[in-house]
Amino acid sequence: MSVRVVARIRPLLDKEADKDTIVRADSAEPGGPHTIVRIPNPRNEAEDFSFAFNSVYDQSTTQETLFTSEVAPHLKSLFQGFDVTIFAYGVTGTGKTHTMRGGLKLADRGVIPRLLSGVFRRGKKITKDSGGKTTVHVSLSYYEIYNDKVFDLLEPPENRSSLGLPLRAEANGKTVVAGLTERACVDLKDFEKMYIEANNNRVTAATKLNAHSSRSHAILRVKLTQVTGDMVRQSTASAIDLAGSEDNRRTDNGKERLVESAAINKSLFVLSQCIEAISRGDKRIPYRESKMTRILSLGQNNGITVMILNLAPLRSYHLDTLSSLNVSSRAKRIEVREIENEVVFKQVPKQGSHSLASGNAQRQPLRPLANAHNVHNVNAAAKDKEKEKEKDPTKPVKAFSVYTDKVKPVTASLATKPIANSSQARRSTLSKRPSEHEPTSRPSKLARPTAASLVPPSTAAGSSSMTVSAAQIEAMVEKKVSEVLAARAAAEKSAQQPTTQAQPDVNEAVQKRLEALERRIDSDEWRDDSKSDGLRYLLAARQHKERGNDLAALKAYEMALAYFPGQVKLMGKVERLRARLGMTEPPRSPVRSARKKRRDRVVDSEADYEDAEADVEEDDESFSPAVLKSKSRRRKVKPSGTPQLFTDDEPDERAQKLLDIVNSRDVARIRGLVGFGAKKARGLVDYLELVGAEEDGAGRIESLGELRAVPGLGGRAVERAYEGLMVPVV
Ligand SMILES: Nc1ncnc2c1ncn2[C@@H]1O[C@H](COP(=O)(O)OP(=O)(O)OP(=O)(O)O)[C@@H](O)[C@H]1O
Repeated sequence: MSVRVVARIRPLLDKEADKDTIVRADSAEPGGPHTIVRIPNPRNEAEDFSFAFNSVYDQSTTQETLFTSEVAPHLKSLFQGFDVTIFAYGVTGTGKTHTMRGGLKLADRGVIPRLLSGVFRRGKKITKDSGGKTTVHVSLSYYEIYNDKVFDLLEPPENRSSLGLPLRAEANGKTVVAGLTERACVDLKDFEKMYIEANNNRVTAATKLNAHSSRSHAILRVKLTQVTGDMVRQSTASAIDLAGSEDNRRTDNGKERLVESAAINKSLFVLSQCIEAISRGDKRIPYRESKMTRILSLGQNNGITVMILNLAPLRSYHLDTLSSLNVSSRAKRIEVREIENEVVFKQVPKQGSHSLASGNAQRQPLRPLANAHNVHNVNAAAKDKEKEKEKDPTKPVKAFSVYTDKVKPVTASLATKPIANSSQARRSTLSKRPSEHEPTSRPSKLARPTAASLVPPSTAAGSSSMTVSAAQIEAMVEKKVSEVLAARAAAEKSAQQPTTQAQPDVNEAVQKRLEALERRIDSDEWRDDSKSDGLRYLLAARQHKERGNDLAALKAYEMALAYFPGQVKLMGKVERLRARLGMTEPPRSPVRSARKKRRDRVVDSEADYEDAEADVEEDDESFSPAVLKSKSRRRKVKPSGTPQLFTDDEPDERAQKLLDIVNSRDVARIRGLVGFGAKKARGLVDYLELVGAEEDGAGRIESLGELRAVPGLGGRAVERAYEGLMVPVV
């Protein structure tokens, strides 16, 4: 089943004029339901572009209608064990928060409060219909991704660690937030109180385009646990209000807003790249390039996904609207596996096992079900279905399998019934974890090891360091990093309070690796990574251009411009593309804007503005060869013990040798330079290829100053490579 993509066009606001309306909902056939969005071609207003969606809601659509048509039908699936994800996507000010959260009046309530209302209502009915045998338990977690950091919205801002919460990849490949609060929620009133408080913790600010603009992506997870007897089923509804993309030529954003905006735009750009890569069938999907895409895992998570594309009907949004229509119409092609979560059985806690209150209960359980979002054991389910099929090929395969620790299959009729829960449910499954104190306990079948990896429990602990694979070490390290970061966050939170939680032992190799990783987390290497973002945008722009998608190419070039402001060639491309797209009257052309900024730099002494410019200058300097030629902008680097490297003078013999190696574009030779690993070498060659393609094959680096400016390198790297070359210095 594909992602369901629906579009919603918001009504005009008070100050907006009817004559500026350019976006319309339409039907594929006369009298049919609206499934098409029409918008004029910016190059030729007489011609319309049409984008087809699963459904299109026009300006008159009420909150009630949208919920009843797009969300309510999935409540049943949620209770059947499917995970449901609903997310709002669109440009700033198009109505995402209105759609997801809505207003306080009953009629204005958005998808989220209505969803919770539906969950409680249905839960009560199930309990009643089962004569109390089935209980339904709801718990919430709510967090935001602000400037690519994850913050718990159920905790007050003063408890936040500036580092944010770490993400952790589970063994099954799913991404979860480590150390997130999960609160039980008993009824709608309880929810509303929690939700209103949490929303006050969310970062919003007034921008020129929206008086209450969300500056973060907000993710609400509603975990449903149904328990009947010893059977437990969990499923999760995720409601996501993404921040909106912003065209900063229209926002007049100051420094803080600009930083936020860059983070928002980057994550949305990565999302669009993911959508494009999935719809093209690429093997590599760039999920990992932003936290939002890692968490959203579009196309990776099972269950049901609905994307609500919010649109403003206005001409002033023309290009942005086209861009988001392009992205979302591709999202329709994303296939999602519609697989429900498996039922597991509670186990009576054994003597000596850990209770929830103990330290171990805080850890991520080994079993996939216990606390992950959108977690399914697809392989286990598939294998079981295969086995059943082998036994009797005529027998239809069950929709899902049920396991007990006694390996007692449960009848399909019992298993398919929705099952209730209690807050103890999770505790019970948690207590099933095999632990050091419980050597005879048996892992759940869901997580049962393969025969090859089976080790007698008594020897397992002692020999673990010998049997773990590289992937397992990776997982252990990542887990440990998450734990350390979570512990650090907790320590910051409780200020002076010392951390009492003991860290579990790890072997020496893992510990060393961990320390190296921690150093890396704090080091400047991340800055280098972020610099290469600009390069990614350029690459993406080129790909779009080659495919003839000028609009997407323009967007990508504009994004790149944020990393390389003042790059004359880049600005020229943006101008030409805008002209080709018929955007004769841009609100403020990037070239003019950049020129104005440069002029302003001289005349405008306003501190904020200067600060913002200074930040921009940093990146500016680190890319543009054109800019590097301007001596006034050049960073003065005087390496100790080496001649003045970054001058316009003729390169000395050693510098020339270094440049020859670099210009050879031979990854193996470049890797031989001191301080150049495979990643840096490949990045450099990619850059040269790209610049070469942009400049009709030239793309040579002529000086160490230019080399230093390559994204991902920097002065220190060049110095080290230079110093490491075995050429006698005259
Ligand atoms: N369907 C609608 N009916 C009435 N008003 C709406 C509707 N959609 C949006 N609005 C109004 O439009 C304005 C902008 O909406 P909203 O804040 O939800 O946008 P947004 O897409 O979440 O923006 P941002 O990305 O900046 O947070 C608000 O004043 C909101 O009340």
